[in-house]
Amino acid sequence: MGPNKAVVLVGYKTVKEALVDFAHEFGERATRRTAKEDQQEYGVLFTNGETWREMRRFALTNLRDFGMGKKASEDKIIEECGHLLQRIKSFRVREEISRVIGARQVQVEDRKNLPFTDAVIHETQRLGNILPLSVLHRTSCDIIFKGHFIKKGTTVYTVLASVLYDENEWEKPHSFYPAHFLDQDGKFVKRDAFMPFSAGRRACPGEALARMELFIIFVTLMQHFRFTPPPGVTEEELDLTPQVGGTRCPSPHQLCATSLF
Ligand code: HEM
Repeated sequence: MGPNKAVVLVGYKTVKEALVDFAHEFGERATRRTAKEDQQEYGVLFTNGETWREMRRFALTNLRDFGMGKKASEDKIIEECGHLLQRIKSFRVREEISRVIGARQVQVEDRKNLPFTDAVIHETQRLGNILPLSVLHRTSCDIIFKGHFIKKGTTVYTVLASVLYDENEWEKPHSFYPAHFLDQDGKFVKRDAFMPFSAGRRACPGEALARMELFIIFVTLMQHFRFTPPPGVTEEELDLTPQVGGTRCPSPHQLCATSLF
């Protein structure tokens, strides 16, 4: 990339091997700063060494409360539910939600009884692929990986898009197919190649909070609204081509949210 050498890791097996089996070697964040400047920088995302270790420990300790469904944070998230819109084939989701929880306020514990809804959320995140290149890593020492010598300090791209769409891992990698996360009895199944939060040493510490928000906000919206294209537009005509930069998100578009109550 420009004047610097970079290594690009592609596919579930390779990305996982690097991030999990060689967690230390591939575990530094690529920055444009020197090691000394790194130490003076704050935060978690773009630091390394002792500063990063300390900030990450602090972040995880504080975020743990969110992920475990602590009442205060759950209630705050519930309060903010009115803002997000999603377009999916929603009939089966609404049927499951109304059968299992009806009109009462959804709780985190309801997730295990809503396998189809959970599968739809996972599939949306898989296909949505919002951080296709993750955040850049850097090797912390010289290493030999899969027979290749990689020098200390080399920038490493872990291409999460290639994991989330890996043709060896997913039955229909490029389609919206919630059955990726369901067994034959309709029970939810975890998939190893579901890696939108990355893995290993630098994996996203906000995962539990993000997953709780997605679940509560999505279920609440599905309970209260039916989403359709605006009048005169068919579903096929809605342009949902994502805008791609460092992140990948839907282009602005209009939807109708019709209140169900
Ligand atoms: C759907 C939502 C989210 C997705 C898909 C996501 C994904 C990611 C990914 C792919 C990384 C890079 C991991 C790596 O370098 O290997 C990351 C890092 C990070 N994320 Fe998230 N994230 C999400 C939400 C959040 C939230 C809600 C928070 C905080 C509350 C958060 C905090 C962070 C931090 C601090 C890092 C840097 C960790 C480090 O360098 O040690 N993220 N995230």
